Amino acid sequence: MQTKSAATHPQPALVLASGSPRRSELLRTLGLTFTVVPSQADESISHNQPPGAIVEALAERKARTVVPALQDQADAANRVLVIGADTIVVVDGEILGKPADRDHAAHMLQRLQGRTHDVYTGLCIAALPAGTFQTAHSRTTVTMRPLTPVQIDRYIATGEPMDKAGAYAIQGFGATLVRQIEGDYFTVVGLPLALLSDMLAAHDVLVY
Ligand SMILES: Cc1cn([C@H]2C[C@H](O)[C@@H](COP(=O)(O)OP(=O)(O)OP(=O)(O)O)O2)c(=O)[nH]c1=O
Repeated sequence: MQTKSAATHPQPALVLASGSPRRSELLRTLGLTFTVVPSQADESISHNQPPGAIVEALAERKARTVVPALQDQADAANRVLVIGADTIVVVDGEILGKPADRDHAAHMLQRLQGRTHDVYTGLCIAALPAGTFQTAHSRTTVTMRPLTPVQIDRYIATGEPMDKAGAYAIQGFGATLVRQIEGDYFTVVGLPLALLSDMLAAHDVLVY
């Protein structure tokens, strides 16, 4: 399937600057053609910014790391849009990224169980050859069921938490941990599709 464009302009090539299989799968659900160039960006953060600003900065950093490899291929007739994304979990002002190990995952899930937290996903679209960077973010509020230490251990034993912000995956076994969500589900999985489609539309890429 081809990228759809509103006008007579040549269609921009889409590049997803992410190694996350979830993000690829979600972008595929929009029926768009794209290539994947995983970003090697440093994901360290300064905690003294609001969470929305943090995820936008990280999404932009991810997009920026793949831009140099693509810059030479882009010109007015061959536009390229690079998509970067980043997801964090925030509970009581504390930022939870991906757990370093199983103990860290257990600590995160202990913090999250029985209460409400926010999931923030930032998006960045880098447009080439223009060299512009547009960022935005989306927030979804998730309430987790109370969990016993045994339930947490059993969930961690599935292996699912290890590469997920906040040490759970709402799209997997982690669905059983969640009592309620308020906001966009896809923000939690790591790629807010409604926000992304708006950002792509601003570059003449229409999903349908
Ligand atoms: C809370 C939650 C997070 N996640 C995932 C989304 C992200 O992939 C991951 C957070 O890590 P990120 O650093 O946002 O992304 P990543 O390292 O997986 O991929 P890349 O940097 O290459 O784009 O957590 C889920 O899949 N389900 C969930 O329910």
